[in-house]
Amino acid sequence: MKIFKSPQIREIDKTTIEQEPVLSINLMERAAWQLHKFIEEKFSKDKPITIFAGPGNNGGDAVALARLLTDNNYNANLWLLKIGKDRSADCQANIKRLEGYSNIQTHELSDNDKFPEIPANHLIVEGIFGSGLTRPAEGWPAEVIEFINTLPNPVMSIDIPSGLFSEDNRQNNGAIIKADYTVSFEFPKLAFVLSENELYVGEWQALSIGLLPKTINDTSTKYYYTTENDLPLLKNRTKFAHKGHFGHALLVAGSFGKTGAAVLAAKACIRSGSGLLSIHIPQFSYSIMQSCVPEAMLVIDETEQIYCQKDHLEPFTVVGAGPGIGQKKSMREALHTLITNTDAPMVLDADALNIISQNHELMDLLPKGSILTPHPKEFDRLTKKHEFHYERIETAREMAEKQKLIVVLKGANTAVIDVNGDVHFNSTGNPAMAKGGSGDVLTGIILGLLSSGYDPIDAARLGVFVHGRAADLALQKESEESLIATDIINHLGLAYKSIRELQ
Ligand SMILES: NC(=O)C1=CN([C@@H]2O[C@H](COP(=O)(O)OP(=O)(O)OC[C@H]3O[C@@H](n4cnc5c(N)ncnc54)[C@H](O)[C@@H]3O)[C@@H](O)[C@H]2O)[C@@H](O)CC1
Ligand SMILES: Nc1ncnc2c1ncn2[C@@H]1O[C@H](COP(=O)(O)OP(=O)(O)O)[C@@H](O)[C@H]1O
Ligand SMILES: [K+]
Repeated sequence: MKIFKSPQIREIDKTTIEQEPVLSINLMERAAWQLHKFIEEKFSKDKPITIFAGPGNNGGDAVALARLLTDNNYNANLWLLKIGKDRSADCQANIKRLEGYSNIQTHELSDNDKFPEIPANHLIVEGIFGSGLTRPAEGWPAEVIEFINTLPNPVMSIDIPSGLFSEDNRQNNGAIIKADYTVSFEFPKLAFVLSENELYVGEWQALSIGLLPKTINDTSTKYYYTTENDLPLLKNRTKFAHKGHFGHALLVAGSFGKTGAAVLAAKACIRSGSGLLSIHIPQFSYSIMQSCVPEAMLVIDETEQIYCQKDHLEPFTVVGAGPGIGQKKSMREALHTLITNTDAPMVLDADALNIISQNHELMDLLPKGSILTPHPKEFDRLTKKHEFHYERIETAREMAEKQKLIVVLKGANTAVIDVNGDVHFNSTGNPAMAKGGSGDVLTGIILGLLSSGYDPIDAARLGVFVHGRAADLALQKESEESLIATDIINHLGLAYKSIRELQ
């Protein structure tokens, strides 16, 4: 699914209006209809609803919604906010359509008025500002926003929380609605998938209002939201397939005290399609690895506790390195040699990334198409400190394009950034994954997919999706507290199956 910037959405609206053709007020009616359906699915008819409508088309959606709700026997209270001189034509037309609706309680609210008392059992729906926000919300509109934010009521925002810009909020010091639900149209906004906006956006959905598919296709973007409909196809094995068809992965992972990272990454790798897996381990962990991952072969280092011996890379088709390797000096040198001698795309995580951040020349030596999987702190170590995820994504895009690397910026809505700068935000996963070990599992999954023949970008996008899907499936049995990285591995089979069933 594409994520567009506001001016692009306005263009797509305009083209739909001209070419479908559909009157703009009817497009607004479709939007209001979707909002109404969302409310109907979530709240029963005895839920009273207080609606705030601003001056633009966001307000128009709100007014139209009040009418549809009333038609469907909801009890709607509508507050028309007096902001600026005029209301948009479609907003005015919808206010006019309320004539004769004696059962909608409609009130005007302006600067000098006292704020209304809103009983705690009401749902508040706010359509104060939408994507037409031109500057941070200040003055009286900001007071209305702050007033709503002080109330205990659940709040649903139309299209976007009022006061929030659709993309870049770095300079936004105005008031912003803290919504519980945000119901947007056709596409999510970039702001929804950025961690700094979590407090405002709440649970969001993007519902279709029938914008023209051809126009959507023809409009290019750098941002995508990956749902199960947008995934690369899973490969099927042929009848006479043998293990040699699915690559031989080398995994460099683990050190004294961090063998678990190697076990997790290795298990995830062999559960993600790799034909053969060899794990390069320090001597002490020989029996641990042999018993925990009997399917894998072991390359045993001459050193007791860490990785520091050069690998003979001939047999390996892909190389993954980093989980739990530590950062000792001799280890750094071994990693340097590994990177210098590897031609195929690598998967690099955790300590491998920390070592690269201290030895920046390694960056230029990485094979093109390699996949880096930093969490935000690791990424900031590699680059610079970022206050906003918006900015971090931009830096990651520059890095991916310049170095021809794939950057997997982990977190909720992990961003997978392609060598051309395209950003694919992931839609699966949950906060129960915020625990040590989850990242090691992801490294293994991506390595396994890469080994079995997927292009690096497909391996990364699919890997991130399946990792989150497996955790979502595991959470059906576990709780946010109890879910552990091993549960993610144990649900990989079901996760792959659930994707294959839809393809
Ligand atoms: N495809 C879509 O996404 C559709 C969008 N529609 C709705 O249309 C909205 C966009 O409508 P508009 O372009 O009219 O914009 P808005 O409704 O967001 O508001 C624009 C109005 O607010 C004023 N304003 C902006 N920032 C302000 C500030 N900080 N302080 C005071 N006043 C401010 C502007 O001067 C203008 O009068 C969307 O958010 C959505 O709700 C739907 O009606 C139909 C289809
Ligand atoms: N709140 C969250 N929602 C969705 N996914 C999450 C969340 N927190 C963490 N994750 C996922 O869990 C993994 C954690 O990786 P990482 O931070 O490297 O942890 P570790 O190295 O301890 O395993 C990442 O894939 C990340 O996307
Ligand atoms: K809004």
